[in-house]
Amino acid sequence: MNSPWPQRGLYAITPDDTDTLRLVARVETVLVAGAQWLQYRNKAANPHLRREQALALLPICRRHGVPLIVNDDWRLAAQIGADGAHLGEDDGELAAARAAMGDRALIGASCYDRFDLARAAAATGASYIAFGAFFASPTKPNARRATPELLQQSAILRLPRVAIGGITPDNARSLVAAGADLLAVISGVFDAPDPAAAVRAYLSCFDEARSEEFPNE
Ligand SMILES: Cc1ncc(COP(=O)(O)OP(=O)(O)O)c(N)n1
Ligand SMILES: Cc1ncsc1CCOP(=O)(O)O
Ligand SMILES: [Mg+2]
Repeated sequence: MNSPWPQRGLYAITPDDTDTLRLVARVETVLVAGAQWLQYRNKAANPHLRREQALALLPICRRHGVPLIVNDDWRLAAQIGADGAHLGEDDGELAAARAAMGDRALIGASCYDRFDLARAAAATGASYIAFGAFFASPTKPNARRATPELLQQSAILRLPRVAIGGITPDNARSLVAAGADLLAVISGVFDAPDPAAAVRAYLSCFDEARSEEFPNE
């Protein structure tokens, strides 16, 4: 199905900030700067705060035309009318999420370092497949590690490929060159001294990759 959302760019993921007003302000900065997708992820929040924060982020995402994807909890995503959910191996069945959220929902699947998981997710109706961590992640230091070849290999699945884990503006180009459509980033954006400048730096990696592909444009 054709998606109304951009299929390439920066997929910003929120940090564990328990101050809702501050989180909203930080996200606003990042969306104004041009991030294309937002995932609400907060491992430090209880269910009540998660609902409050996801609800607070929804109107900002709407205003910027950015999809809001809720991490881990497709039921919360469905309850608040978010645009999608991101599911890892411990986050329930993708098929159940798809059945409950409908065809238009953006439902992403963590595939870590495994092509077989990506193939299964594609067959079950995932909207995108996510691989990583590609580099040492300050947010999730023990995350499994993947290699860029997996991005190349999974082109055959014809779904947007998301790369995550320790991605900086300096190391992102290798992932875009290997086929990453979206760069999923937490600390490189939200812990940067100037988050708006960091967003622009990530986006420039796509421009450069495109001008290498099409040098005369
Ligand atoms: C875009 C994206 N990719 C991978 C993940 C990781 O999901 P998961 O393995 O469930 O780990 P947690 O994020 O829940 O710690 C993600 N959230 N987003
Ligand atoms: C959720 C997740 N899954 C693999 S690495 C990671 C964290 C990504 O955060 P950062 O961009 O700070 O490395
Ligand atoms: Mg998860």
